Parts: sequence; structure tokens; C-alpha cells
Amino acid sequence: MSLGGQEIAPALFLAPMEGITHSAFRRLLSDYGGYGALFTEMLSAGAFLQEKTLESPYTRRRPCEGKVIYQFGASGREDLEAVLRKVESLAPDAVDLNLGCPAPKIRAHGWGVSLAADFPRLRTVLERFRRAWPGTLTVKVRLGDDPERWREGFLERVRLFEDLGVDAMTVHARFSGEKLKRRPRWEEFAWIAARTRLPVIGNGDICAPEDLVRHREAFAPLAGLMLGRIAVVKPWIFRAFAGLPVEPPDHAELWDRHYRYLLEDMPPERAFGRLMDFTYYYAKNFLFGHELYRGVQKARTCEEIREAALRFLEAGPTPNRGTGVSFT
Ligand SMILES: Cc1cc2nc3c(=O)[nH]c(=O)nc-3n(C[C@H](O)[C@H](O)[C@H](O)COP(=O)(O)O)c2cc1C
Repeated sequence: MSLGGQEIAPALFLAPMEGITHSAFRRLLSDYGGYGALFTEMLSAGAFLQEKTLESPYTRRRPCEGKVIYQFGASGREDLEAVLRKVESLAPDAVDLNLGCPAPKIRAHGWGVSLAADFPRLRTVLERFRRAWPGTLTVKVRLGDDPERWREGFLERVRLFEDLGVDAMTVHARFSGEKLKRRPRWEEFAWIAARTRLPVIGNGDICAPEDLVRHREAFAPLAGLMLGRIAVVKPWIFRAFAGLPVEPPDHAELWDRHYRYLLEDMPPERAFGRLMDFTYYYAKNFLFGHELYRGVQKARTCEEIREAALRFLEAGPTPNRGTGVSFT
């Protein structure tokens, strides 16, 4: 797909995921490839100004990562002009504004869906982004707040994105009040894509290439696809979507490589929670994966997490067969 004049091929994106899509995880994905671009986790626009961005484990990028899109959470109270000047030193392939996160702490900051719902503030923030950032600008949205009456408000925002020169839009096909366990509304992609000239990237529970075949009509109008949790469970999954050969992974080796990458990038006290988060998803590869996760939950140090994880993974655990993974 063309994103702000640059070609993203394949049109496959790693979703921004707080606690997960730091540079060490992006490095792990780059060992497998198959994607077109990787999103950072959401970066607080305010905190970004204090960050040593070329060294920070969240904002630094390695050449092996390929195209990286920096996502920001912003309310408009920040010095956005300074943020966007500063991000230039990282040479982002695009900058993305988070308009879809519904978590209470994010709403309380006035970011995510709170910004999306406040039309005048949204306009001002986007105008400032567009003026201060000459490169590719994207947004990530949900469908809206009210499942009964969302279409008009959604289109009003799409017109705003078009008028202000946003280059593409990711649609996570759920409403603000819907948890990630709820079935996403893929059937809305076609309705949305038919009403905008912006490239639409579809997101939400896209777990296997077979999904695209089984739901061809839903996915055909999309310019690109974004994968989130499934890429944590199977960091090699983009290869399958890109039609590249997929080797069965050595799970213990993969888990340990991610551990090493993480501890190269950040001190153990920061790596600890991130190892937990990664292992929670990685455990879904196995029939008795809850035992893996339960084992690491007892750990008090990164080294103990490693011991527990490798004990499970080196014992040849039974894989979850088929596409296997369900987030519902
Ligand atoms: C642990 C976690 C952290 C997330 N953090 C972010 C974030 O920082 N920014 C964002 O726009 N969405 C965030 N999301 C939402 C994902 O980007 C994505 O929209 C959602 O997981 C649905 O896609 P999936 O079914 O492929 O996982 C997060 C989701 C998860 C599970």
C-alpha cells in the first residue's frame, strides 16, 4: 500500500501495544520479517520531551526493525510542536495519533477516545500535528462510543482527517466500551472504506491468513492489516500472512532470545513486567499454557521468570494445534 507516498510492502503492520512493542520486541520480530511496518507502543507526548529518545528502550530503533511508526497519546496540553521537532531525530516512517484507547487512565489524561470524542479539541490537536510534522501522519481509531448511533460522528471525523491531511487511518473495529474479548465488527470495514479516500488499515482479532479467505468480503476493501496480540503469541506470524515459508520455532530459544534482547535494553526492574506480559501471550501457543504463566507469576526476579519459563518450554509442551489461539 502507499502510505503518504511511501510504499509499505507487505501492507502488514504490528499494532502499538503498551508494555510490549518496545524496541526489544520489535528486534525479535525483525528476526522473522514478513511485516511492512512496526508501531511503537503509545508514547506520552509530554513524557517524550524528557526522554533520551536515541537511548530509551521504547523510542530507540535499530536498522533491523525496518519501518517504524511512532504513536503518541496527546491531549493538546503538551508542547506538541516541540514533541514533533524532537521526533524528527528518530526519522519516523510515520507519526500516529492514538484516538482509540479507552482505558480509564488514558481517558483521564484526555488522550485516546477522550480526544476522539471532543471534536473541537481533536481538530486543534490534529491541526497542530499536521503543521508541525511534515511527514506521514496516521490515526488509529475505534468505531465510536454508541453502537446504535455512531456512523454520523464517525464520518464527521473521517472528513476532518481528510481535510487536515491525515495520510491513513487504522480502524480497530470495536466500540469504546467493548473489551478486547468481544468479537470485532469486521463487517464494518467495507462500509468505512467505501466512504473515504484514505487508505484504511483494519485491526481486531485478525489471527490467521485463513481469516482473510473466510471473510474475503470484509477484508478486500482494506489497504492494509494490523496484527496485535497474535504477533506476541507468534512473533513469526507475519511470514504466514506474507506467504513466506514458516519454520516451526524452537520455543525455548525464541523465548530466551526475547529475554536477552529485553535485558540488553533495560534494567531488570523494568524488564520484569514486560517479560510477564510477553509470557502471558506466548503461553497461548500451548495446550497447558496456563501452567507456563502460573509458573512465571510466582517469580520475583527476571532470572526466576527465565528459570520457570525455560523449565516449561524445554520440556516439550504440547502445542495448541490449528490456528489455535483464541482471545475470546
Ligand atoms: C497489551 C496491549 C496494549 C495495547 N496498547 C495500545 C497502545 O499503546 N496504543 C494503541 O493504539 N492500542 C493499543 N492496544 C490495542 C491494540 O493496538 C489493538 O488495537 C488491539 O489489541 C486489537 O488488535 P488484536 O486483536 O490484533 O490484538 C493495546 C492492546 C493490548 C492487548
